[in-house]
Amino acid sequence: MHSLISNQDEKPWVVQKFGGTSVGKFLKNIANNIVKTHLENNRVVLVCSARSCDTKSKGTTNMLLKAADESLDPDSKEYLKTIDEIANDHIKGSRSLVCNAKILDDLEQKILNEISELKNVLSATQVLGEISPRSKDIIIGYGEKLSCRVITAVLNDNGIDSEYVNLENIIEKGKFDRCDLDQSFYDYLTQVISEEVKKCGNRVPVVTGYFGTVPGSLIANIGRGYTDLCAALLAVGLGAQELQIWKEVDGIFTADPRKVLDARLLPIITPEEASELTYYGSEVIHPFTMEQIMRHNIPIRIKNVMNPLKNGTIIFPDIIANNGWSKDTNILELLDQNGYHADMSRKHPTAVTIKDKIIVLNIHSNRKTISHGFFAKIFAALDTYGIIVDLISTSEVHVSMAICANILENDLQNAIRDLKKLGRVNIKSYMAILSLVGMQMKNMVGIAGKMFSVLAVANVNIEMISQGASEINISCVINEEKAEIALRAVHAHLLVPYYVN
Ligand SMILES: Nc1ncnc2c1ncn2[C@@H]1O[C@H](COP(=O)(O)OP(=O)(O)O)[C@@H](O)[C@H]1O
Ligand SMILES: N[C@@H](CC(=O)OP(=O)(O)O)C(=O)O
Repeated sequence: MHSLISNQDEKPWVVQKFGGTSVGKFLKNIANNIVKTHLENNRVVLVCSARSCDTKSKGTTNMLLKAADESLDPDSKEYLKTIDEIANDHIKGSRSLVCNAKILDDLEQKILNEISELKNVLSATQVLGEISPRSKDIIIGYGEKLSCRVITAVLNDNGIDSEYVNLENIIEKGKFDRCDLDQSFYDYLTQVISEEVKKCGNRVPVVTGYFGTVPGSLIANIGRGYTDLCAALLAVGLGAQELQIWKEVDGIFTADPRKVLDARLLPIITPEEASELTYYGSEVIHPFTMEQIMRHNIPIRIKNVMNPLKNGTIIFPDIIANNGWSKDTNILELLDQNGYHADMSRKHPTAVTIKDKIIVLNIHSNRKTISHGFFAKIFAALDTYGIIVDLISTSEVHVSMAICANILENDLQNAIRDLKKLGRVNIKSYMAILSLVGMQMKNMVGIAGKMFSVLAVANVNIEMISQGASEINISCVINEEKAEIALRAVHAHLLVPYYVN
């Protein structure tokens, strides 16, 4: 449960997570309009990602992954050029942001030290001619180390007494090498990360969202966006009043606001809904974040760095609402302002989302092979090639699966070869998953029928249908070229104005 503050003199913690593009573009604003304001009523800790001055795809983490690949060519020095680009970006950024000559000098020296260490790591991978998942983790960690060095200096330069906290060695060596990532690992991380942060005393800690080499690789087991998870673990460890995820969007909308112009901002949403939306294309927050936060009932607030005074979206565990938790009047006020009853009952779905770049794999069993092992063999084949199934729909002899097209062609072809031993296989590419999400949908008779009628009227053909066991998500697979038409049609007809409750 959310911990009570025993010492009344001590302000409650707020954990603020800033993504790569936010720290790349809005650092002065973050220091002066966000951190300073929150310091009036809270103890603040920042958890930050690697810098991206333009888009995430052109950001430091991607450049580091590119350099790592380039270092595998024994005859090329291309990786050194890529690293120099990263160095120049950080030095140039620092010079435009830090005024105090001493702070700037010190920062530049630290950046150059990190860069020379990174070059040593990559020259070692070039000699070895291979990169282990562990080395790849170490390489991407430089992104967060560099960005947090810059952020700490900018905060200090703007009169906020802050301290750099590097989590790269936070996991005790050898302790988890042979274990899977399970809750005991996350509990351990929660404890060691918060202990490390508390060492900063009254200074504002600036924590690297990178937390070291995790069992079986950070990229493979947690994936990009791991900084959200780090912030969640820290919020749990500190018993924070709130975890704030700062983005360049006002919060979570009823649909992607880039695609549906009249999408509405959702003032409040449950973690279950947020998880479904995130998994099915609205990538506002890393899905593992919700799981940790939900276990401890800490609210997450999504806010906009460009619009800090707006309330944003609160991801609010149902259980708090049901128990009438009243420690934070802001939350209850927010509920009131938006016409919410404490049980958050809604008479319509919450949001609609699209996940594109989907392939549908259809396997039609040749009746002779049908047996209890049919499904087991299908999943074994997919597991061998690391293929993740997003949706599945089955009959006794037919299985349709929607999988993400973002896999290696070789892996797909090998999986198809194995699956062909079980029956006829055909694939459909250029598909998309459309998902309608809402906590109250399990009580809405006829909602699936309405969704499919809306799609029929919009002339959208449905390839496959699936409803999750949680009953808060109805999904179907459609042609990718119809995805936006379908999204707008479902939004227009099923996402009725928000305050009708
Ligand atoms: N339902 C949704 N609500 C809000 N944003 C959404 C939704 N679905 C997709 N998005 C998109 O997710 C993006 C997340 O915000 P942004 O701050 O740009 O991400 P990041 O910091 O991860 O680069 C936005 O560009 C927005 O268009
Ligand atoms: N730098 C990492 C970690 C991260 O969390 O990024 P962001 O917060 O910008 O999504 C990545 O790009 O995956």
